[in-house]
This record gives sequence, structure tokens and C-alpha cells, in this order.
Amino acid sequence: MTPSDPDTTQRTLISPGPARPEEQGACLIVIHGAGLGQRVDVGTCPTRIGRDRECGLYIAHPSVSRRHCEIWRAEDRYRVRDLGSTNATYLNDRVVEVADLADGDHLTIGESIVKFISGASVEAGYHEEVHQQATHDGLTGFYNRRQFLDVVERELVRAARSDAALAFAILDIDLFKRINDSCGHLAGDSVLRQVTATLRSGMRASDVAGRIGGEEFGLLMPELGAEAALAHAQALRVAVEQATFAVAPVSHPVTISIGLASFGPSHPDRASLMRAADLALYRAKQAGRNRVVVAE
Ligand SMILES: Nc1nc2c(ncn2[C@@H]2O[C@H](COP(=O)(O)OP(=O)(O)OP(=O)(O)O)[C@@H](O)[C@H]2O)c(=O)[nH]1
Repeated sequence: MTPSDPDTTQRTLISPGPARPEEQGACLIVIHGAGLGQRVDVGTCPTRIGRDRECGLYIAHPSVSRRHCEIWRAEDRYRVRDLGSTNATYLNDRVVEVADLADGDHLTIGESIVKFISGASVEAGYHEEVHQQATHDGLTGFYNRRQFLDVVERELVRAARSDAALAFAILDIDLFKRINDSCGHLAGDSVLRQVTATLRSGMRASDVAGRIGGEEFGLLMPELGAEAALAHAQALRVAVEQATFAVAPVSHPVTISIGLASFGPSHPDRASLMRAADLALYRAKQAGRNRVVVAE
């Protein structure tokens, strides 16, 4: 028995648990097969499940039709409708065209199984936590690399379809090794948190950020043309330059370098866009750091 172990078991008052209002909605979670762990919320707007990247729940597997089925909220219940899929939609092992959904139902979509969980379920909170941990970086709260790359891929498809502008940047903390070496790794971690908090407060609601390396971050800027993206990146760089970062026992000046590239004919896919931003970042470092360089 450890010193903190009580001699007797403490009584627990069983309560109904945290109040979860009905309006909290429902979610779908892939619990088996391709797309495992993916989670999406469902609302009155139909959530489509399919192999098309624009589906709300995108499952990249040949057994899943491009537009396989959809789930939506109709007044006080949730419903599923098959969209003429090749392999049919199964609700708890029964083929369905249209059907009501109940908390805990299983939908078989090709070789994947998707669980429907109503917002009132305690299990939804558990899955939310697991999903958060699987998709976000614990230190900074940004998307982790895998999730970020996935979001970038989807946003590129969306931008290409709607012919919208989109910019991509890689941001890297300058001479970060020095901070670690002089102040210790924990202080380095604290700087990482403070820098990302500064970036977050300067980001637009539609910007998407991910931690793609140790002290390197990706930033996707939907709807921003080259000029606006440059101004935005400069503003983020200046915000970090002007912020004060507490790194015991002294406060350290911290700067970032940014490589920026625009989605378009010169950089038509994720790989070329990231390569261009990375090369521009390298040039920013070579040119003396604390600057934004735009890819050719
Ligand atoms: N504290 C801390 N350090 C990290 C983490 N991830 C990576 N690092 C450190 O980040 C440092 C990156 O160093 P370098 O790649 O040499 O780059 P730099 O010192 O920032 O120099 P430039 O990029 O050229 O400006 C290394 O010392 C890594 O150990 C982390 O999660 N926490």
C-alpha cells in the first residue's frame, strides 16, 4: 500500500454525469477498417460518407462508393440513406435504403464499420478525447503531422474544384537549438507553446496549422492570394518578433522564418507546394532568418 492509499474505499455518489444537452448533436466514428479512428459530427446538413475526398466522412477504400450514404438530423431523430452504393449500406447487418439511427448503431460501409453515437452518450466524450489525442500535437495543440497533411490534401481538392486561391507556409523557429542548449529542454518546450499561442492569436479562423517537425509548423491559408498571404505571413512573423517570451531566468528574443508558396499551376499538388515552401524557408534561413521568402 502506498502512503496515499486510504484504508477504506471512498464512497462515490453516483450522479447522472455531466449534463449533455440534446442539441450537442451526434457523431460518426470509424471503428473498423479503412479510416479507423476518424470522427465527424452530424447535424441537420447531411453528412456524406464515401470515397470522394469531399465527403464529410471520407473513407479511402475501393469497397466504399464515392458517395456511399448520408446521415442527417430530421427534427428529433437521425437518419441514414444509401446513395445507390455498389456494396449497399448495412445498418446492424441489415441492408437499408433509408432508416432511423439509434445510439450505438453500426453502419457497414464497404469493409469499414462506422458507429453512430448520439451526443447524449458518455461514450461520445470518450471518443472525442481519443480523437483529439490522435489528431493533435500534445505540446502545441496544433494538428499533428499526419492529420495536418490529410487536411491539406482535402483543402487542395476543394480549392481546385472551386478555383479558389490557397497559400501554404512553413514556419520555423530560428536558432531554437540555442534556447534548448542555454536554457534546457523544458524551457524550449515552453517557448514552443508560447510561440504557437502567439501564432494562434494572429491566425484567421479559416487558417489551419499543424506541427510538421520539432520546431517547424505548416500553415494552410485558404482563400488567400499571393499578396494577401505574404502580408498575413509577415504579420505573424512580426507578432512573434515583438512578443516577449518568458524563458527562466531571462526572457529570450525569439524570431521565426517563413517559406511561402501559392497553390496553382507552378505548385499543383501537396508535394510540390510543400517542397516549394520548404525551399523558400531554406532561402529565408540562408538570407539571415527572421524573414518571409516567397517561392518562385
Ligand atoms: N525543447 C524541445 N526541443 C525540440 C523539440 N523538437 C525538436 N527540438 C529541438 O529543436 C532543435 C532544432 O535545431 P536545428 O534544426 O539545428 O535548428 P535551429 O537551431 O532552430 O536553427 P535554424 O533552424 O537554422 O534557425 C534541436 O535542438 C531539437 O532537439 C521539442 O519538442 N522540444
